[in-house]
Amino acid sequence: MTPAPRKGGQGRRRHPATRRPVLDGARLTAYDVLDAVTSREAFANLLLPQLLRERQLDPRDAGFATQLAYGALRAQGTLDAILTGLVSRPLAELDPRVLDLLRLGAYQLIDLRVPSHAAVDTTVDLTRGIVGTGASGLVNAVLRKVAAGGDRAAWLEALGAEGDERLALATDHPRWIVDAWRDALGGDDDLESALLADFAAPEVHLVARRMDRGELVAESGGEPGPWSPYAVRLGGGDPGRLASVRSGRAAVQDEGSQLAALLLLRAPIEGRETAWLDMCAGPGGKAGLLAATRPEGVRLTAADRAPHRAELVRQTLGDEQDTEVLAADGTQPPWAPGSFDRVLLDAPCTGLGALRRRPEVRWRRTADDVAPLAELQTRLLDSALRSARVGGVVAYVTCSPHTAETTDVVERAARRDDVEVLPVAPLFPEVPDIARGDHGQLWPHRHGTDAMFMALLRRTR
Ligand SMILES: C[S@@+](CC[C@H](N)C(=O)[O-])C[C@H]1O[C@@H](n2cnc3c(N)ncnc32)[C@H](O)[C@@H]1O
Repeated sequence: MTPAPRKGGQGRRRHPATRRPVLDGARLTAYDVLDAVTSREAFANLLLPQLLRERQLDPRDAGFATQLAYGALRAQGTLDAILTGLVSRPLAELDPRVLDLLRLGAYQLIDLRVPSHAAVDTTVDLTRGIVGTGASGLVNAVLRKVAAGGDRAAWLEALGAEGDERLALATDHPRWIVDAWRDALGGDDDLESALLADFAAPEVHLVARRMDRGELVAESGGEPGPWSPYAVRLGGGDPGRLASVRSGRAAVQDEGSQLAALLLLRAPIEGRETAWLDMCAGPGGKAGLLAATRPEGVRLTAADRAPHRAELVRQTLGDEQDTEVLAADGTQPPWAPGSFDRVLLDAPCTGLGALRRRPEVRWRRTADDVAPLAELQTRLLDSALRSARVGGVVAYVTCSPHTAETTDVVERAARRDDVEVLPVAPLFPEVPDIARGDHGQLWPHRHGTDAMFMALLRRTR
């Protein structure tokens, strides 16, 4: 005879406090991304795809996990402004895991309008499973207050922020970036559009490096990019599945980065050319395009200070003939002055031009990061100009529109008596609104690319 099941469930009953709840896959994955960003400075755009692959979430859950992780990271400033008024201690004194859980729950309430019982209960379950029962009471109480305050618009009203403060909270940027964007745009005209463009998930752009672009369009199902003759824009899907990407004939590369490499290619120059330099080349995106498009007989030297980045360039360049990869500091180069006809300086920078794909960077970077980078950029540009021969050109590029990293650096270099600045816009007649004075500036809201800055300088003597 089979024993009757015990009343109240099977087997030994466990105390509810020690029971590990079944955690929601999408929300747990989003939490794990927030936690890795907070505790070990992980990059969400690198970690999330890896977690989605490992955990094999179905497409709906993967989409929700992405929306949650990216959204909560991006909205951190607004979420923290709300939470600050609801928690009795300074947020910095909370267990960082609890703070991330509060952000995750609050984001669902104010931006996604997830029904409050679902947002609160699932976050409380997560808290119990991750931190313990003790913390779940606090999370429950605070999130109920967030829910009672309404959506983001209602919360912005309640916070009473005005002017730039409100713009910053409404568009999920720290104040100093709002100021920097206004400065770079030269006014308020499309400041809000520029800031809002950092909300959009960027399209994936491919570069047809060693193949015909039409072939890549056919293989990927994408559309030809509007500006770079090598670009294909993908509506969706995983580019890693494409045979041409796996073989290195094509690669993922923002169309703005392609234009930066094209600037070097298109720069007018006199005399025979034999040698080009990519001075800060890692991981090799632009070097890969330069190697594939340079005229025959031109040797490409690609350098990066970090040996592991130089190794990535080696992998990118693969079996390209007449290339050389060096682990070298561009400020103290091993090559002789005047060695190169064309020099690309894609300088290390704050990366503020790629906020769409790196949602956490706006909160990780601070205004204090800019000055040391500008100082390094100035030294690198000086060295790049010394590396170019008389009549040769230097393309100075940053993935940041910040004035201190862009026009200010070029202005300092242009004070040298052996340098002239060349206008960029005439080299890109097909790209509207690219001119920033003599220089070039791409913007997500205008061009659908990262906010790349480009300047061109010539050694005159
Ligand atoms: C913006 S990234 C370059 C991206 C690259 N051009 C591409 O398209 O893939 C800047 C690079 O500069 C390198 N770097 C930083 N300081 C440097 C220095 N003093 N000399 C040479 N490279 C440096 C960094 O390691 C980093 O790989």
